[in-house]
Amino acid sequence: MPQFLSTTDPDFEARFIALLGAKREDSPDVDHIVAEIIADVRARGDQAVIDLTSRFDRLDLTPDTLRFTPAEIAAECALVSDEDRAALELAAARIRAYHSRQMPDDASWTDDTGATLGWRWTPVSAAGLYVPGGLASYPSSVLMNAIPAKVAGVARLAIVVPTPDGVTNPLVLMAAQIAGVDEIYRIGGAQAIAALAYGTQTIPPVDKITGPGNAFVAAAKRRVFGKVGIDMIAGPSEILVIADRDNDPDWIALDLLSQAEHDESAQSLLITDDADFGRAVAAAVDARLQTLERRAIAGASWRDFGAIITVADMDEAVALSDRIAPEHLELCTADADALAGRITHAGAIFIGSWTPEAIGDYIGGPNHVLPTARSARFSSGLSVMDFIKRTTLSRMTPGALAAIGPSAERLAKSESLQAHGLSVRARLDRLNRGS
Ligand SMILES: NC(=O)c1ccc[n+]([C@@H]2O[C@H](COP(=O)([O-])OP(=O)(O)OC[C@H]3O[C@@H](n4cnc5c(N)ncnc54)[C@H](O)[C@@H]3O)[C@@H](O)[C@H]2O)c1
Ligand SMILES: N[C@H](CO)Cc1c[nH]c[nH+]1
Ligand SMILES: [Zn+2]
Repeated sequence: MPQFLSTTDPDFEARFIALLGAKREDSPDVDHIVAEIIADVRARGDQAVIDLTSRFDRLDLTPDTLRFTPAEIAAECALVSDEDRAALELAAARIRAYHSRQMPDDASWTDDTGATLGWRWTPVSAAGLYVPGGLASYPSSVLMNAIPAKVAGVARLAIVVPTPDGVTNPLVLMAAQIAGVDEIYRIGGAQAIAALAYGTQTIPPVDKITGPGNAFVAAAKRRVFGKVGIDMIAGPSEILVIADRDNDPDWIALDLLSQAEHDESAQSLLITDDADFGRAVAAAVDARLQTLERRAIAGASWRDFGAIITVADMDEAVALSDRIAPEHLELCTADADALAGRITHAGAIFIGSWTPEAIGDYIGGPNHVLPTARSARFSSGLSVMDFIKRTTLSRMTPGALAAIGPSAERLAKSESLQAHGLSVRARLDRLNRGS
């Protein structure tokens, strides 16, 4: 059973705060292990990666077999059914179309002093994408990470994916092909992150690393940040559904379970203005849990972190939603469009009862790599912006320098930075001499 809360409960505020702060991640002390792995890869390169892959993934590699060959990729892709391939291609086309619209424009203008100012955007040269191995090896996440990079214009895109016992997920390789990935390495964990960040004899370093992974991967991304850019440290999935009574409880139950089945630490919340509807959804979740393949995971998530909150009206729902700042927010209410306009903090909003969150995970178009753990208050999901950077441009004329240079000189003096001031003064003096 999930928790049942009502804003009329005398202890509501305390229980709501406890719900927001529920510790949903096991954080074993992995940092010292990861520090040693990174140091080993920096010192020994390929051989460290090979030794660690043998130890953790039970796979014996050589420098020549770290990377999938084109023939190996083709053989794996041949195992993918036409139907799966078509679904991946449709998803890729929609994700590409959506992200193409995110590319920002360069800008340039001349102000009233005659100074020309502006900026331009350029892609990172090389990016690395971590794809988790095993059960959590999602082809959809390959598309969601790789396509924005390619739309941004990243010239070299490498994937690392562990293949425990040599087992590969053909759909991951197919997704990588469709997305235009350039290199695929059969390595994982902290050693793969270190190889991407620092490079080895056979793996050239990248500039930016994105993608989810387990605690070792997350700790390694934190440690290499600064040497390379990283996207974010993704936490367990979350969904908040705001629904009124005019919904099918079974639909809402399945939407809640769709994120609960990701992880025992996932969090699924329902806010409704009708307590009876909330109870009907809880019953529907229980019924669905009987037959769900991942019922052990989904059941644990729903029991430990799920909640149904009854509010007096949708004004209260909006206020609570913004305090939760959910990764995914589904709005299944009479005027869902108007409600969406009132939400300030959410990673992704799904508007209306015909928009299950699962559409966004696969095929809608927007990215499914989204801020978790309330970080939607200050951050956004993965986009082309993660793979480009902005360079500012300035061009002075003699007139512009004469107009604004003296103030720069004055500010330099106030900071006791003499050469700064003199570099402006030398030019102003030339102007004053008229030669
Ligand atoms: N948020 C998302 O969108 C999303 C999507 C997919 C997966 N995930 C997450 O990715 C993770 C996948 O985890 P996984 O473990 O299956 O795959 P993984 O690829 O993240 O990790 C596997 C690697 O971990 C390393 N490792 C394992 N045990 C180790 C140890 N004792 N010491 C040092 N290194 C060790 C090994 O190198 C191994 O190759 C899960 O936490 C899942 O929640 C998140
Ligand atoms: N919902 C996950 C992110 O929170 C992404 C995902 C991948 N596959 C299915 N879902
Ligand atoms: Zn999902």
